[in-house]
Amino acid sequence: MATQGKVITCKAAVAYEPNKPLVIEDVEVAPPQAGEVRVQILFTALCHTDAYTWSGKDPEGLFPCILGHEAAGIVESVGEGVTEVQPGDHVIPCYQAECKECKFCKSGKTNLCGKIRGATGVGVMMNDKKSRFSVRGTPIYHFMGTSTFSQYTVVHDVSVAKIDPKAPLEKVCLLGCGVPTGLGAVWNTAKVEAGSNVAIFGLGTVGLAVAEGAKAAGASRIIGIDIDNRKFDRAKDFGVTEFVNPKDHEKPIQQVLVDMTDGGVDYSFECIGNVSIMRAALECCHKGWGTSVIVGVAASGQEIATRPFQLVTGRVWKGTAFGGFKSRSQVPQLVDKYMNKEIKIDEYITHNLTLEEINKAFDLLHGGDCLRCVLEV
Ligand SMILES: NC(=O)c1ccc[n+]([C@@H]2O[C@H](COP(=O)([O-])OP(=O)(O)OC[C@H]3O[C@@H](n4cnc5c(N)ncnc54)[C@H](O)[C@@H]3O)[C@@H](O)[C@H]2O)c1
Ligand SMILES: N[C@@H](CCC(=O)N[C@@H](CSCO)C(=O)NCC(=O)O)C(=O)O
Ligand SMILES: [Zn+2]
Ligand SMILES: [Zn+2]
Repeated sequence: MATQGKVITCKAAVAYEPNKPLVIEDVEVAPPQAGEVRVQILFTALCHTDAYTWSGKDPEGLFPCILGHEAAGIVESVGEGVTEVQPGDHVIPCYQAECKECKFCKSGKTNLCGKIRGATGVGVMMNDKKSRFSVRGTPIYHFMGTSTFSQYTVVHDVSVAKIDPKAPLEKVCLLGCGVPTGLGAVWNTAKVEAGSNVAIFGLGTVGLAVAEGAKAAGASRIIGIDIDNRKFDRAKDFGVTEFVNPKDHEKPIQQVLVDMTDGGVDYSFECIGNVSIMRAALECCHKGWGTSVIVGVAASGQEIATRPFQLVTGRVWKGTAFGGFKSRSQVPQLVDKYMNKEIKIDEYITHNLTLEEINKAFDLLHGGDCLRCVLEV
């Protein structure tokens, strides 16, 4: 390919400072080094975690950076030693890597991978601890090892999932984060059984994907909790059977749910990122076995609390990253499930814009009407 081994100058949205509009810049993207892959990003969606880091509340947030972690594209070139993908392959960049060799990957107990996490947490590539992005000579940090708000990005080879080339990239980009997170929270982390009662706090993309996963698992009651009544109609299509707005009740929401379910739900999921709701989600679980899964990302400095008695009496508190899916092995399987119409994606896409319109897309994300906005890059 004509660009192989050369610096590519392309458009990218740069976050220079927290909460300041992103700037579309001509960014220089260096060629991939050993163990790296340069990807042409064709479509990227926005996730609330991008907004969270942009807000300045992420302790790992570094500026200037290129955000974005829910995308799909085509491999442009690969660095030395890369064997599992080649130019032309269709891929989804994965913020959660899978090296298959580190002690996390080998444990069989987690989808977290330790190989490159140290580098991605500080916005650089592992090989030389430097960034592959620059603007007029100034380095721009990577984000989550993906940085998909760019026409080209460089990722570690352990962070790309090769997918079916027939899959529509403008849809399957969503399999980079929110949808797998919700489905996997149910299937892999909680392991919800048929007949269970489930409570979902927060009916955004992640909460709706939890509902979809719970319905597929055969849950009998799926109770959606949100402070925005507009969320309910849509939530029914994803499997939510009952809706509760905490604003309609004087009692604490955990008590409302305990009363509704003869002592508490079997499983609850916090899909907001609010530590008081995380407490409520735990405390609405049934004594003896109720399990609560934290999915939402809370701001720097926030801590969770409950009476230890809640755990002594059998409730279980868990968390999930990327729904417990092993990225490189399982994202291609999720793509196949979508192609076989076993999971939804289209229904989560409420808006389509272009990379140039990214600031408008962030406004939409905060507006309450938007689930996922897909940008054509
Ligand atoms: N753990 C992971 O791997 C992972 C992956 C993706 C996203 N996330 C996190 O999951 C969370 C949800 O993401 P999303 O994209 O669905 O967000 P979202 O903003 O679309 O959805 C949140 C929902 O919560 C509702 N809400 C807000 N405050 C509430 C309250 N006090 N009580 C009840 N409902 C309330 C909102 O009305 C909204 O419908 C975010 O914190 C995001 O960062 C985590
Ligand atoms: N940097 C943040 C942590 C943010 C966080 O928890 N990220 C989730 C994914 S959110 C995707 O939208 C995650 O998977 N974390 C595991 C990991 O990052 O390895 C902070 O420090 O608060
Ligand atoms: Zn995300
Ligand atoms: Zn690993």
